[in-house]
Formats: sequence, C-alpha cells, structure tokens
Amino acid sequence: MSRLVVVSNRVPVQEKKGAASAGGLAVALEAALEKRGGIWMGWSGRINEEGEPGPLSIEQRGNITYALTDLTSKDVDEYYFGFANRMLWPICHYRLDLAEYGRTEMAGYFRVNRFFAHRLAPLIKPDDIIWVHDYHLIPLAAELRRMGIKNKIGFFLHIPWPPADVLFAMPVHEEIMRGLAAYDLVGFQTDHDLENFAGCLRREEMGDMIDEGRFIAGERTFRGGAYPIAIETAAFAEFARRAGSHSMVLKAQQSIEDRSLIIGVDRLDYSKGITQRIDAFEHFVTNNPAHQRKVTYLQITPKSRSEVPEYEAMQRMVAEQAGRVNGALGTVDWVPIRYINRSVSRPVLAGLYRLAKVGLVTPLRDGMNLVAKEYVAAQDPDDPGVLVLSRFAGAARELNGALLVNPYDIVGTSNALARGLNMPLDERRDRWRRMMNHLLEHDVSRWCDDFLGDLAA
Ligand SMILES: O=P(O)(O)OC[C@H]1O[C@H](O[C@H]2O[C@H](CO)[C@@H](O)[C@H](O)[C@H]2O)[C@H](O)[C@@H](O)[C@@H]1O
Ligand SMILES: O=c1ccn([C@@H]2O[C@H](COP(=O)(O)OP(=O)(O)O)[C@@H](O)[C@H]2O)c(=O)[nH]1
Repeated sequence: MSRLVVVSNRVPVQEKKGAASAGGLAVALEAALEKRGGIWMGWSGRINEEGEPGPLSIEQRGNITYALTDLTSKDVDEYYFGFANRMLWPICHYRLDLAEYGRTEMAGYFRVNRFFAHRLAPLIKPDDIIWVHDYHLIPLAAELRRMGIKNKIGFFLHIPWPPADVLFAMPVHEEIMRGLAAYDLVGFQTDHDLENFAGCLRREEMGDMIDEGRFIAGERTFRGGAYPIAIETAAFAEFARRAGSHSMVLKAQQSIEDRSLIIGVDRLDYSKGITQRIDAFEHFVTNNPAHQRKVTYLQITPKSRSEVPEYEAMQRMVAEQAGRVNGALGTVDWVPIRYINRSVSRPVLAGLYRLAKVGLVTPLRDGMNLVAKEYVAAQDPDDPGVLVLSRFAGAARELNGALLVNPYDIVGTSNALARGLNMPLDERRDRWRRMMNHLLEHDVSRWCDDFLGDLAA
C-alpha cells in the first residue's frame, strides 16, 4: 500500500492533547492516517514574523509524521482570513452578499499555496499518494505539477460547491476551476455539489463531463465524484452509551429536571442558521403553550474565525437574540435557551446528544454537517430522539429518517420541532433505525477507503 500524504490547513497535532476540537475535518481524518501511516502537512497555527520560514517542525506520533509550517501574519490575513474565509467560504455557501474580493488577499492565497508546495515537494517519494483537503488549498496541485510532481493527487472539498451563477461572481473563478482540474480525483460531499461543478465547467466551455465521473478541462482529464464524509459511528455510539456517568452530563441532566431537551451544536458561523433557529424556537414556544416551561433549548456554539468582521458581528447578534428571547419568554424558574459560547469535548457532547429529545440542525447551507450524524449515532436505540434537519445540509442527502425543514421557513421549522417532541415511540424507532443502519455501513473508514481506492485505481 502506498504511503499517504495528507495536506490540510489545520492539523490536529496543533491542538493540545485532550482539547476539544470544533472542526469536522480533523475529527474525520485522524482515524484514516492512524490506519495507513504517512505524512500530514499543514499550518502550525503559529505566526512567525521572521520573513524567511524556519525548517518545518516535524513530530512523530504513532504512524503519523506531522510536518508543520509557520506563516507570517500577512499570510494568515490574506490567505486564511482574507481569500479563504471572506471570498471562497461565502461564495461556496451561496452568500454573494458577504463575499469580499480583494486583489491583495487573492494574491496572498495563491502565494501561500505556492509556499506550501515548495515546502511539501522535498518530502514526497515517487509512490506516495497525496490527498489535499478543502478550499484553503485548491491551487496546491497545480503548483506541485509546475514543480514536476507526477504523483496521484486527490482533492476533497468539505464545503458545498455552488452553481455557475454564484461561482462566477468571483473574479478568479477560472483560475480556481483550473486549480481543481490539476488533480486526478476531485471529491465533493454530495451529488448536488458534483452537478454544480459539472455545470460550472460547461457554462463557459471550459470543459465537460466526458463519461460518468470523468471530466475534461483544457488538456487535462480527471475524475470527480461524491464522497459524503462520515463519522466513526460505532465508536461514537459507544461514547454516548458510556457518557451517562460523566459528571458534566449528570449535572446537565439534573439541571434540566423533567423538561425535554432540544440541542443545537454549531461553530458560530452565519452558514449555520442559528438566528433563524432561535426565531423558530421562539415561535414554537409562543404558539405551543403546553410546551412552555417544559422544554430547554441548549445551543452550544464555540466562537469561530472571530477576526473576520462578519463573524464578529454574528457573535453580538446571536448573544443579543438569545438574551432577548429569554427575557421575553423566561420565568423566575425557567430559562428557555441556554446559550454556551465555548467548545465542549466530544465525550460530553455525545452524552448531551443522547439526553436530547430533538437534535436541531438547521444550517442555511452546509457541506455535510457531522453534528447531524453524531446526534443520530448517540441515541438510545430503545428511546431515540428525533433529528430535525435542514434540507440544505449535505447530510440531508443521506439521513432519510430526519424531519427535513427549510431553515428560512420559521413556522415550518417550529412545526417540525413540535412534531419531533410529540412523535410516538414506534415512529421514532423506525426513523432512527433507518438512519443508524446507513451510518454504520457508511462510516469514516469506508469514506477514506472509497476515496483512496478511487484515487489509486
Ligand atoms: O478551521 P476553521 O476555520 O476553524 O473551521 C472549521 C472547519 O470548518 C469547515 O468544516 C466543513 O467540514 C466538515 C467535515 O467535512 C463538514 O461536515 C462541514 O459541513 C464543513 O463546513 C471547513 O471545511 C474545515 O476546513 C474547517 O477546518
Ligand atoms: O463544542 C463543540 C462543538 C463541535 N464539536 C465538533 O465539531 C464538529 C463540527 O463538524 P460539522 O461538520 O458539524 O461542522 P463544521 O464546524 O466542520 O462546519 C463535530 O464533529 C462536533 O462534534 C466539538 O467537538 N465541540
């Protein structure tokens, strides 16, 4: 089996041991590299203003060699906060209104990708398979090819891919598309993302699909497919089963008393639909007097990308909104929304998911949304909760036992919440079993095997 070289912006070794990780990418990949061995290269998370980069910092952990590079603050501002998170992220989440195009940021993005390629190339052996992750690093393969690297290189996009009319609002869309064409295999979360990609290629006759899953763009032919990312289902279910004795989970359970728990877990990101969700909850409580004082909505929302102005504004907005709703609906002995701005460790999350009668996952647009899958995996088979899921999350393509909602439809989401809380046990079991069977069969190791199998083929 060939050695695997993974490249991603974030690398989990940069997190302190035992720290709670708030990103799905890290969670999913750790398992894969442990199994196969190889190199994981990425940003150290550190800023180094020296100008000339020092040597890569190398750390061996089990089967994995972590190779990390520092970046300058100019790099981080332009490449990560700038182009990746203020241009590509909003565009790929269909938010043209939030996209900020700056030439400096765009140049910084391509420059940092070139820099990554120069640091990575000396580590690569002829038989290595290279797997690049996410929107931060789209041009990496083109840079490596320019340096003469002929290895198989795959790319997986963790976020949605938009239709042509949205993508083409980005001035450098052609270069980004050409960047993708430099890979041997481009993986998307869903068939819808793949269709959008094919549409973008066709629109200005840049390329086409020549066969099922085979594309041409200019001189290059390459493959593309849908590879929905997954979780370590059995292990997560076991976490949840044991979590009942965790002191934090016990405390939560005691403090909820006999109320029904509704849970939301999201990075504080405008794509996650948190404000619409709070509106839906407010509508639900106001219009269902029988549930007043009988429900607690726990929203766990670690801060994310706070240096980006849209995220900073969002932090204020959600905090104010949660406070306003609690002020309007709460009583001396009942706080309807518990809003937490910190990251919670995965074992505790697993226990909280299991306590919750409803998992409320309502992004306006999301590549996959691993929280939806974790919520299902964490349920008690004898008395499972109900997943209320946005039709615009990648997970909605797979989780056919969920109550699907349009997150922009506040009344519709409120009705789904009511239906979830009142659902008879038999229906809950049927719905949960369908989803759990799917998640057990399609877990994260299968996701890796599928992608790497196709890349190696
Ligand atoms: O690294 P950050 O800027 O702090 O952001 C965290 C991660 O957010 C994004 O997650 C996506 O990947 C998940 C797993 O495939 C998927 O379920 C979710 O829908 C996506 O939003 C981002 O793509 C990662 O690169 C970030 O590390
Ligand atoms: O306090 C938290 C909040 C989230 N997560 C984890 O962060 C991931 C979020 O992934 P998702 O795909 O839902 O969204 P993303 O943040 O990657 O856009 C999930 O595995 C969660 O369990 C966590 O460990 N602690």
